[in-house]
Amino acid sequence: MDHRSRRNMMLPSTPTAHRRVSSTFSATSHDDTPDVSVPTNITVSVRLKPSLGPSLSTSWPATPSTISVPDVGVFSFDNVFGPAAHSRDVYASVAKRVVNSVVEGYHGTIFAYGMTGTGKTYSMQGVPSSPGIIPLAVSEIFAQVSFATTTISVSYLEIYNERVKDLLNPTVASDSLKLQDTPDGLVRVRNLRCVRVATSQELKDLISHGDLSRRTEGTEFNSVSSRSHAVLQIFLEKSDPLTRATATTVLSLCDLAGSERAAADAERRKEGAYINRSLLALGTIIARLSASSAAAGDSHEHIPYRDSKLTRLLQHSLSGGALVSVLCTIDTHNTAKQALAETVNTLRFAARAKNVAITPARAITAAATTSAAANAVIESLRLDLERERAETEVLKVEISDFRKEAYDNKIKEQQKYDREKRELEMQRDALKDRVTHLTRLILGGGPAGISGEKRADRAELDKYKARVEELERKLAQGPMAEALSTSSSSSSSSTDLFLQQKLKDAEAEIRELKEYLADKDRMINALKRASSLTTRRTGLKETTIQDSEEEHALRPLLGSVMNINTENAGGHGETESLVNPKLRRSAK
Ligand SMILES: Nc1ncnc2c1ncn2[C@@H]1O[C@H](COP(=O)(O)OP(=O)(O)OP(=O)(O)O)[C@@H](O)[C@H]1O
Repeated sequence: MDHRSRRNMMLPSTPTAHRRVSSTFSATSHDDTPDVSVPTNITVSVRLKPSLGPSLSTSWPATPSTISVPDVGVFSFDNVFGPAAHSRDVYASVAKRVVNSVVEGYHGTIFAYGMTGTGKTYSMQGVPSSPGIIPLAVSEIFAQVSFATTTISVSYLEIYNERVKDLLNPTVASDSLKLQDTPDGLVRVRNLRCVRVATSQELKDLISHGDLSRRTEGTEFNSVSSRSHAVLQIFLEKSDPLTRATATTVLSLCDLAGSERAAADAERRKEGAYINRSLLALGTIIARLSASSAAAGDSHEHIPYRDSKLTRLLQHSLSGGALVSVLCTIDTHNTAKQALAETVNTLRFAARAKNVAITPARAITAAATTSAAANAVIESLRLDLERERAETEVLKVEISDFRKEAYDNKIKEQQKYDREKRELEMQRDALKDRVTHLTRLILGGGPAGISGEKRADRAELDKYKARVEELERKLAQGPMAEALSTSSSSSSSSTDLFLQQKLKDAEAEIRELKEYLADKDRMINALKRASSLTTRRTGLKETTIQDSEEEHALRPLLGSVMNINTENAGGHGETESLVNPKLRRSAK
């Protein structure tokens, strides 16, 4: 059973002939997402207070959308809740759509209007066993918003005797709390404390804390009558993850002070005067807006929002900036003449409010622009991606060309190196042949008449030595050195492995040549020493060799070598042992 059928069962069902008061009433959609393209009436609901004790009943017949007042007429509303209606059902019909719209990006305002003691605070706040619109809205908001993109903050004020009091910061001077327009078209209170909250419980605790500062007094109809208008505002600041733009929507929940005609107490009379003044201003504005809507909208008509702080604060909502839902509470059990008149006044106010047509604009256009912005960002990212893909292709080709060029260069270097190596090997072989030849000459010629040849041989040996050194230098600085550096930087490629192998071969070759040169040095030194020994042993006159010291050393060389070889018939004399084994092999 839905809440409407349940309400129906609880309402008196005495059908009578009625005069429809709200003739321009149009059914309001209960979809959660409002259609902003067409004007929508303010949602108006009436809640009948149950009898809390033995009392007379006015027996005003009611249906889920009408209430009939004898001799007055039938009032038609979006919802009429019978005395047994549950607060959750009231919330579902009165508040849920507005709350959802605030989450969706609209401003929303819900206010309770009615005579004192008729159940405004009960409907807005409820009791622990039956929470009212405010706690249910808080839970709904926290269940729906995405905390990745939304922050929630709250302010809570009351307007008492036309002065604003900050219920979350009660000590702040009322004079400093001024109403002012904001660039986004809202009216906000300067210096009002606005507290950021992270959980629904945190927000509910703040409200409870603020309620302690609310002005209540005992009145004829309510022992704890709220003598002020209480306005709780919940701000949802949404940030767009793509554009990082922020926009704020606000849900205003107003528990208005109770209207009453007269009070015996002077203080109550003064309060009542202020309350009535602001409610009168609200009623006047509603009447003007209603008439304006009936006349298809006269935007030039002056609407006196500034006549009271309440209407000034609600200006943005009442002028079409928010989805508005009004809950009017009545007590049909209060049969006092004055109370009945007040109840009819409440119904008339509600009927006028029902006629007000508004076209709330989405406060957060970001939701709409977000998709456009998102599309633009996506398109730009797509183009970037395409550009980068094209650049990557170019780079791939360049890298491939570079690799090919590097490979070609390596091959060329390798070929050059191979050529030089071959040349070097040929020179080395020639040098070996030449050294072998010289050695043979030195070992096989007689002492006389060969000094000139030996000098030439020695000079030739020196020349070869210089040439080999030069080749060594070239090998160390040339292609091999380059090959060394390139191979170490990319040792993984097969080309590099090949070059490394070649490099190793070249290094081995150089080592061999160095050893060979060292042998040459050792051999020459040995020959020098042998020559000096022979000179001492044969007693040859030094005058026969008068040229250079070199000549002096070479002249006895042959004799000494011959002597040594003669003495060591096995051919293992000092000179022989100092000759490079390779050389020895080639000499054989
Ligand atoms: N629907 C209801 N069901 C049960 N009790 C109710 C209902 N409506 C009101 N009451 C009770 O009636 C009393 C007065 O209600 P409430 O304080 O909400 O009136 P009010 O309209 O806010 O009055 P005021 O304008 O003087 O502050 C409270 O004790 C409240 O619990």
